[in-house]
Amino acid sequence: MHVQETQLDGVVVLTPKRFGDERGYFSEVWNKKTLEKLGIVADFVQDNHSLSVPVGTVRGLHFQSPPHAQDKLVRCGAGAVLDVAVDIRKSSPTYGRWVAEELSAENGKQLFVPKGFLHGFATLAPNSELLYKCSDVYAPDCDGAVHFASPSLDIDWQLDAEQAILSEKDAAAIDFADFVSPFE
Ligand SMILES: Cc1cn([C@H]2C[C@H](O)[C@@H](COP(=O)(O)OP(=O)(O)O[C@H]3O[C@@H](C)C(=O)[C@@H](O)[C@H]3O)O2)c(=O)[nH]c1=O
Repeated sequence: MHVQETQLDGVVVLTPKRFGDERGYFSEVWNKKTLEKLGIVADFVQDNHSLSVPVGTVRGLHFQSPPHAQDKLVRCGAGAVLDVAVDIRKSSPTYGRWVAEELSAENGKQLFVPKGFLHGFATLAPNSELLYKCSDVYAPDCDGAVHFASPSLDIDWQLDAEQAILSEKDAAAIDFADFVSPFE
């Protein structure tokens, strides 16, 4: 397992080892004990899988509020995405800052996004599939979204924001400047 810290405390890029042979490869994509040895303790209870057909699809920026906040372990099973985490811990010295990492089926990278962060991604290839583990179940009453192109976040999504393909919910999401974080 290759481990790369990011500029945001708690957000980590993980690259599990792949054992290649003439058939292809084998890889442990999640092993609770391996992560715990790295100090990543998360009690995953739900696995999600989304397919985004067009390039330039953006999903996010999303979070669930306490008591249903979620740690997420995100990877790309097909295609490629730019995966983004934004720090929304009010007491954090990096509040409002973001990190982005390209996750692809080819590079096998994963992003661990803890509670207290917004999460979203933009697809860089057609038919991109995102697979992620969550540490709490879906709780629609706690579900929230911030607009991905909020000017104060100034995230480089590597796309023309006006052409992004969004859900109605994400298109109507509030600007980060008007967002009150539920995370201390
Ligand atoms: C997130 C979620 C959605 N749904 C339903 C609600 C809705 O009818 C449909 C589509 O939901 P959404 O449009 O919110 O899906 P999507 O925009 O893909 O939402 C996801 O985005 C990424 C960035 C995340 O980080 C996830 O946690 C999640 O918020 O699926 C569930 O049943 N369970 C879930 O866990």
